Amino acid sequence: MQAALVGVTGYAGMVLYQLLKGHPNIKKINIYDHKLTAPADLASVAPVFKYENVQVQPYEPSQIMAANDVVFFATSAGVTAKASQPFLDNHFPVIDLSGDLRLNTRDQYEKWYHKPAAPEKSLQQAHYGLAEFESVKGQTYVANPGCYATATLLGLAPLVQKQLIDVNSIIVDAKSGTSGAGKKLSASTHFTEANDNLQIYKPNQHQHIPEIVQELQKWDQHVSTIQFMTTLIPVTRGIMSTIYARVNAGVNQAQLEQAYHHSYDQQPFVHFTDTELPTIKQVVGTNNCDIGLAYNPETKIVMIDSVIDNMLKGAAGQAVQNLNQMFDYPETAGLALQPALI
Ligand SMILES: NC(=O)C1=CN([C@@H]2O[C@H](COP(=O)(O)OP(=O)(O)OC[C@H]3O[C@@H](n4cnc5c(N)ncnc54)[C@H](OP(=O)(O)O)[C@@H]3O)[C@@H](O)[C@H]2O)C=CC1
Ligand SMILES: CC(=O)N[C@@H](CCC(=O)OP(=O)(O)O)C(=O)O
Repeated sequence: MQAALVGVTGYAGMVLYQLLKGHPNIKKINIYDHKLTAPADLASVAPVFKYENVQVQPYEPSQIMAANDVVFFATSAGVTAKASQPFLDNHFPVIDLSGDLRLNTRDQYEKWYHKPAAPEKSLQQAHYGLAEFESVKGQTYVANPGCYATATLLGLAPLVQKQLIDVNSIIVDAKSGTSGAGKKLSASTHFTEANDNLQIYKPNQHQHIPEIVQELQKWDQHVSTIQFMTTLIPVTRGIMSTIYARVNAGVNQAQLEQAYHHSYDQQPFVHFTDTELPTIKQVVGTNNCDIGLAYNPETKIVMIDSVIDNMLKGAAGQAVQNLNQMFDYPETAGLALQPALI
């Protein structure tokens, strides 16, 4: 197949381009850039790829659809809200890494993203692609989940689906490396602020809150909201979502562990590590989500530690996993990755 990529100049787009180059079912990657008016060398738009002899084309939806079998958008919030319609109208396969079509209603998007939403019709045509629980086989528009949402939902799924916790007691303390903020410099991601520091940001205002709640409600309609905090930590890649919830009466540690084994033992990318609590470093460089737990029988609180690489399982890796589901390729195609270890 031929795959189109929009957003190669961004962090997620760069990582995605590297994954697509190693994908056994992709014969050619065609790159499109919104700033070009004529073809240009990739090195001129993304100097990190200076050794690649590849041309980038100006962004033009009709040409993308004529020359490709699928398009990936690794673009800033607000881009596909405007750009998705011609692809949807033509039932052309799209994998969208942004949050623009993840939420079901325009109101929710505008409230949390502070931008104009995609048309209602487009939101209804998009399919949320949390790969382990929402197969996108046969879908044409995939809204790839957010990074924090992925780590948090995978951490919570067995507990919520099997009704092991009080769903209105959920508290999430999530931490991310600076690459999650994208390539644009800001006061908080500036080296002097980010290094040797921890910064809580977007308290009770993070745009992944409605995304997580929307998905949890599919599993248990009693979920009303969650308490969710995000902290910027001085690492480049990685997310740790630390989740706390009160277990339901009569639930014990063995039942909690069994629920995770049941959900994930057959999954190639999600590993339940029991009471061994995973670290960010063990997943960075892979499409894995490692999950461990610690249950306190005194307080009846379970703590879940869910870690991912925000650029891979949280973005480009899950996008490739969704491509594999969409086109019926092996789930792990192009994703045989190893952690850096040190
Ligand atoms: N970084 C992460 O860990 C994760 C990111 N995401 C989401 O993925 C998307 C990309 O993220 P990230 O790579 O970090 O962001 P970056 O800011 O690093 O990159 C954004 C990309 O979008 C392009 N772009 C901006 N405006 C337009 C436009 N009008 N038309 C077409 N392309 C445009 C930029 O091109 P140029 O610079 O040339 O203008 C750049 O290639 C975002 O929506 C983000 O929220 C999702 C999960 C995790
Ligand atoms: C560290 C950091 O700033 N991370 C970003 C990650 C979210 C993101 O990528 O946004 P969407 O997936 O919703 O588009 C943030 O917290 O906003």
